Amino acid sequence: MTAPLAVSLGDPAGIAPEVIAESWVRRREMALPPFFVVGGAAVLRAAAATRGIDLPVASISAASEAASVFGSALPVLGGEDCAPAFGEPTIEGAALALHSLTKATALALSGEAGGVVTGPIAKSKLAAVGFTQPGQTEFLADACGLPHEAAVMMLAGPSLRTVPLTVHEALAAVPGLVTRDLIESKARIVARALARDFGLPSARIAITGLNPHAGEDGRMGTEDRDVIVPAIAALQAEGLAVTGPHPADALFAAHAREGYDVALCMYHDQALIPIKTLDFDQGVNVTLGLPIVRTSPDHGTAFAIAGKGMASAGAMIAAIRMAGECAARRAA
Ligand SMILES: NC(=O)c1ccc[n+]([C@@H]2O[C@H](COP(=O)([O-])OP(=O)(O)OC[C@H]3O[C@@H](n4cnc5c(N)ncnc54)[C@H](O)[C@@H]3O)[C@@H](O)[C@H]2O)c1
Ligand SMILES: N[C@H](C(=O)O)[C@H](O)COP(=O)(O)O
Repeated sequence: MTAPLAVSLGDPAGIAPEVIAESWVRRREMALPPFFVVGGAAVLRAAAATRGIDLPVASISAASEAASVFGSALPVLGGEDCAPAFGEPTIEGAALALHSLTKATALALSGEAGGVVTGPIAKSKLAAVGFTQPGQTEFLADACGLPHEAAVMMLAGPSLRTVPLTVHEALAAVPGLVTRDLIESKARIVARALARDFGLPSARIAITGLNPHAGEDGRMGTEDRDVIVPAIAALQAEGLAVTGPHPADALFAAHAREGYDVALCMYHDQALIPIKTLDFDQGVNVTLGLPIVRTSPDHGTAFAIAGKGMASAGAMIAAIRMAGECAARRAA
């Protein structure tokens, strides 16, 4: 039996607390593994109330206490909290979010938690309280003592899996960042992680081109021919099931998706638009290549709908379930 999952609260002014609360309410129906939240008991209760849920919360002082109370109450570790203010992010709330993320990650690293499921944060708001990374993926890389490139973002849903090669980068910077080294190292991490965490020992990786029509033999850009093609040849020579470069526009059609297990895309929106279009309510952001399991719902803080009973808990439920499955595979 794996240790309970640590869930970080996310920005308390966003939708994370309400979708966490609803995930706990639906724990049996959705067969979710035991989890606990770090901090924010009052916020969670208030968020649940906005959805008509009278949430029982059990205060715990160690992760090991979570499983025994999980059946009857949502376990919350630690007394850190803030005044509920849905839709109105505050410095106090950002500090709570950062504490929750930091502690949940530490518990996963120590093995007291089976993995970490992160609630969404607004990076710009957390920057004001000392969050220096571009995103939570890079925060986790730092916490694990790894270079940022070693923590690989994958978005996974029922319809497809995608990995952005470059992530939170300005579009103008992307062509210069698409290198053979980066493609080869990320593809290797993806192949290893899909085997270890997803039970896919020979994952088929489709690599996109950067330019329209994957460059059309150099007539519409040269990166596809000069950088991506040699990287693919090198990976194939190592025995990886890699194909491409595929023109990205047609790669996400239903018939094309049958031909691969994961698409390695050149930039953020090339990877995230298809999955958020097809699987928004069940999309999971999972970090590959870490010594710990980390997942997150694919959506953000959605401040505009927080506390209005409109947010779907589907992606949070999928993130908790996927973290449990990955942790169980690692423990087997
Ligand atoms: N994992 C994360 O921490 C994460 C992920 C994405 C975005 N963000 C952050 O969130 C903030 C807002 O980003 P954004 O507006 O681009 O994305 P968003 O996902 O917060 O919102 C996009 C749209 O989807 C809707 N939406 C989001 N989640 C929903 C849900 N569960 N149910 C129903 N509707 C939902 C929103 O109302 C909005 O219309 C930004 O600061 C961004 O950095 C964080
Ligand atoms: N790029 C992600 C998305 O749009 O869903 C997101 O910003 C989350 O990234 P982190 O998990 O690194 O915070």
